[in-house]
Amino acid sequence: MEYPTIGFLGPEGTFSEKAARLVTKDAIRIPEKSFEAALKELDKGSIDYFVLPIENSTNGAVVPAYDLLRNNEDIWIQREVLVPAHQCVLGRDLQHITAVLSHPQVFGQCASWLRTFAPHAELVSCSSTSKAAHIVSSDTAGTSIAIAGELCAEKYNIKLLARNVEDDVENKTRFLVLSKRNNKSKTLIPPNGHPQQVKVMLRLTPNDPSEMNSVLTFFTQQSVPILNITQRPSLVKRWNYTYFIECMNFTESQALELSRLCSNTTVLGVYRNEVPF
Ligand SMILES: O=C(O)C(=O)C[C@]1(C(=O)O)C=C[C@@H](O)C=C1
Repeated sequence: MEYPTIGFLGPEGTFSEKAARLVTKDAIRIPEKSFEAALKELDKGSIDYFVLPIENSTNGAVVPAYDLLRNNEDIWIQREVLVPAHQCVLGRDLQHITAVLSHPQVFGQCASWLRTFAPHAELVSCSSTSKAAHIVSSDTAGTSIAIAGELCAEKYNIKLLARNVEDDVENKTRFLVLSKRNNKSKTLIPPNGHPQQVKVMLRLTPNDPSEMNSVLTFFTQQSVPILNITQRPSLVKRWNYTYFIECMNFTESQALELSRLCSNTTVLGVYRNEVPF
């Protein structure tokens, strides 16, 4: 039996790797830095799926991930994966911190610890938590620390100075497992997922603000639960937006009706809900 191959971005030891290995232990590392480069691998067919961090429970939306969903017509969301993001402090010591390195998403997850233990340190954004650990592991001055997952201590031979520095002990990052649009046949979840558990991600780019009023009225009239709405500039024209709506129990016929209210409506995926209400 041919097993689907799943790719994750960046160096070893990231939370993206953790997410991919929750789906299959044989996940493939894509050494690239950009989501677009990873999608090229999906397009070439060297991977069947790619895990994309979309939202953190403390720090909110991963904006570059939504920009990827905005600009691509050939992707399908197969499922979502929730990964506990327990953040650790790695480095030489906590006495002389001048710089804190991590993925930008992490600073918002550890705001309280940073205010207390590194209030004057420079926050340095890296392409991943593992990259941050790799850089700090060669800091001979010992004045920088990295915030990353525990695995990075061993992977990059760096001292673990503190565990669970995230503000919320239940801190989690939600990942989407993307495939090419025509790859729906390899759906990772049973298509007959129980209706209460099935989530739908919609992408809408209204031509006129009044279209969004009609869309929201439609959701109310149809009693469709909206879980979240994220907006990004549409790049079609200034001050025009693309909206991403995640909702539950949304049917094909409702999607058809919605596209009559807003012509730029696309279903980006139908997947089992993994977020506890
Ligand atoms: O840098 C990593 O470890 C990643 O997997 C990326 C990422 C992110 O993009 O949000 C994923 C989970 C964590 O919230 C921190 C960073």
